[in-house]
Amino acid sequence: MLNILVIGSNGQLGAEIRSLSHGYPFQFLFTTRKELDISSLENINQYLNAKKVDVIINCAAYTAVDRAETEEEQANLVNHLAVQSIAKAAQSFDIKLIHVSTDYVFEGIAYQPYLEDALTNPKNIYGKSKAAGERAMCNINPDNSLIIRTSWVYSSFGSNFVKTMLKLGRKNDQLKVIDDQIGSPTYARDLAKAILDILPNLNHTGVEIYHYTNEGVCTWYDFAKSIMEFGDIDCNVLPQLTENYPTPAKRPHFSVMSKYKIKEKFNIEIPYWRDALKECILLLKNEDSA
Ligand SMILES: NC(=O)C1=CN([C@@H]2O[C@H](COP(=O)(O)OP(=O)(O)OC[C@H]3O[C@@H](n4cnc5c(N)ncnc54)[C@H](OP(=O)(O)O)[C@@H]3O)[C@@H](O)[C@H]2O)C=CC1
Ligand SMILES: Cc1cn([C@H]2C[C@H](O)[C@@H](COP(=O)(O)OP(=O)(O)O[C@H]3O[C@@H](C)C(=O)[C@@H](O)[C@H]3O)O2)c(=O)[nH]c1=O
Repeated sequence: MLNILVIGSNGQLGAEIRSLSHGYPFQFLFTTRKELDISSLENINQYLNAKKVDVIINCAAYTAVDRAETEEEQANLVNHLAVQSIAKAAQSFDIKLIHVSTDYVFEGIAYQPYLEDALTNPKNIYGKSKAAGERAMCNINPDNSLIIRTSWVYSSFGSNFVKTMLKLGRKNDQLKVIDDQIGSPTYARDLAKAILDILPNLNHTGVEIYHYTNEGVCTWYDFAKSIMEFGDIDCNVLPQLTENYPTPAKRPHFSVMSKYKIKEKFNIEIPYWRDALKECILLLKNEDSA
């Protein structure tokens, strides 16, 4: 039976993997920052010396996009240097590594979905730190390893845009939301399932990059409108230009990513973003009324 170590298991993706784990014939080890702080190679090596691990799924990251603009060192430590350490450890212990990255590695000036080998050129510190993590992992190149880029992730666990909009929508009559940044939302549960479904089938040398988001595209404004619709919230969402909604970090205007590679290689079907969103909000409503 495969022994799978899920690092960062208190985050959105990590928590979804944990909640799906019972349906899979694998042995799981889940660590939070308390059990395994990835900011030191020594911690990682010590942990891997003590446990038998076949696959690492790295769900840990520094994800505070605006805060990263003033905490560059911290973002770089977790999203770049720690990934380098995990990749080195994966190579020396002969472990498959599944690492997760982001659409924010792209500049966002494309006019068609980004392919996996498209040039990266991040606009903000978070994106730069994630791109540096990707490069470090590719340089070390542990066998049977994946980088899965995803985008606009939400879940019933943790904090995210969906929960923020539900909260703000219940408190305000109207909200201004950016309508000139285009991307694809991703329900962390769908991504978690895809990762668990494909991991027994990894059989290649070095690192491969794949993209996974829910199907379809939208703006943050469209996303917010759908959140109000499925949340039964009477809040007027007003479209807003990026230039009229200043934030510390710049974000790409277009970060839609092509998913044909992962669909064809692993023969998976990906849910449409509105169907996935409806499912997550239904779960949140049931939790509220429980
Ligand atoms: N959220 C999003 O919209 C998107 C996320 N991604 C990527 O997907 C992956 C999963 O993201 P998501 O689940 O949303 O992230 P979350 O922010 O929900 O969770 C990240 C987890 O990483 C943990 N962590 C941070 N630093 C360390 C450390 N030094 N050692 C151990 N654990 C640490 C955090 O622990 P603690 O709670 O203690 O801080 C937290 O539990 C990440 O790689 C992210 O970059 C990609 C695209 C979109
Ligand atoms: C709260 C709010 C945000 N916005 C805008 C700001 C921003 O452009 C967009 C999303 O804002 P957020 O700060 O919630 O999301 P952000 O932190 O940019 O989300 C990103 O997180 C990282 C981790 C990723 O990897 C990305 O894929 C992406 O999901 O919505 C509004 O227009 N109105 C609002 O009321």
